[in-house]
Amino acid sequence: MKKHIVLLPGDGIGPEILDSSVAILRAIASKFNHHFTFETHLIGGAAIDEVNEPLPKETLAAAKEADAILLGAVGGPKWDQNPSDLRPERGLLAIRKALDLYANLRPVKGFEKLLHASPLKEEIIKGSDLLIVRELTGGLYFGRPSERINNGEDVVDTLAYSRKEIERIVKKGFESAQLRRKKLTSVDKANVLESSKLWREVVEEQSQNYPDIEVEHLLVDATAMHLITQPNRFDVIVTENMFGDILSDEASVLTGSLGMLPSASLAESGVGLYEPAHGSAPEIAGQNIANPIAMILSSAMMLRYSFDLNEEADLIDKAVASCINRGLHTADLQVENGTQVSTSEMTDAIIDFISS
Ligand SMILES: NC(=O)C1=CN([C@@H]2O[C@H](COP(=O)(O)OP(=O)(O)OC[C@H]3O[C@@H](n4cnc5c(N)ncnc54)[C@H](O)[C@@H]3O)[C@@H](O)[C@H]2O)C=CC1
Ligand SMILES: CC(C)CC(=O)C(=O)O
Ligand SMILES: [Mg+2]
Repeated sequence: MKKHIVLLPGDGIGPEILDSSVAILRAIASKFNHHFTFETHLIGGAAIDEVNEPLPKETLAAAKEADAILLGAVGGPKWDQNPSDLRPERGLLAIRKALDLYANLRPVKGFEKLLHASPLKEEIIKGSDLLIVRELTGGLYFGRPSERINNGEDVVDTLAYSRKEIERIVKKGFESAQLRRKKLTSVDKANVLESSKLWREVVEEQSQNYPDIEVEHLLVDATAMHLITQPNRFDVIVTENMFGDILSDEASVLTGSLGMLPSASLAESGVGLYEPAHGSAPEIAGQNIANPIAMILSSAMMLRYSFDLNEEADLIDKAVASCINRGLHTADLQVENGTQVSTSEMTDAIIDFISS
């Protein structure tokens, strides 16, 4: 199979972990006789430094032509004082919007070997396996106005959703639950927010079409508590953009590290973008110590969702599991009797499994 993949390394640890993913994909291509081509483009702070915009037109044009996109991460203190249209994060939001990547799927599944790497008790997190379906192109991060007002003394951000935007992500939530354990938790703040009231209405309406799915509504504050006290009550969580952003970082604690959480950002039709759930971790960039697994598992999601290469994706998942079960771990994880390895050593170990 021939596929063309656009690479957007971005900032901080983005380039290092993306290099790992490309090495893994080259091993997969060689084993299964696929032809993957890669084309690298600028995004985020790297793009600001080079061409003074966080999402250059050339990047967007190449992304639109690609069969899939892999993105590292953007941002860092270097650009923290920039005006808001020259922030690296703007590039990420802009590409999500431009490609209509409305559905961000963030699976959260721990490994037995890493049960003690989490600060949470083993009996709480054992067996947890959930999927966060996060709306990605609406809500607070995109609402207008979003600005300082009254000579900079006051401020406004806007949380806006159309019924259509809510309907399509809720549908994705139901469809995802059908493929899993058939339980959907819709998370909102319907005791306060108008947007959440409409959200709840839409979930109730659509539940009529999915009689096999058990539906529950939870408020986001209580969800934050349940996630780390009773994670096994969750199968699929569907929620709006900011709630999903926050809850997914929290859920990463179940796996031991934010560096373990992959994601797929999908459109209704058109190219998909695959990125770790974490950010650019600038304080560990360039040291060959970042955990590449979130990025590597994101590339497995790419093979599965964009190319329908399930056997190949399964092999990456298996290779990662094998390395973790052997006790290999990067510095972000503490593993009893484990072996701490660098980013590149972890990558090489995963490749060895794939190639064997
Ligand atoms: N998708 C993206 O590109 C995102 C970008 N950001 C940006 O990243 C920058 C840093 O933000 P933070 O709040 O520090 O979030 P972060 O996710 O970069 O880091 C949070 C913590 O997790 C650790 N961490 C994250 N990924 C890791 C990995 N693969 N291996 C080992 N440790 C890892 C970091 O070292 C840090 O201690 C900011 O500029 C922020 O805006 C934040 C979140 C998402
Ligand atoms: C620019 C941010 C919204 C990125 C982020 O934190 C995320 O997508 O998880
Ligand atoms: Mg986030």
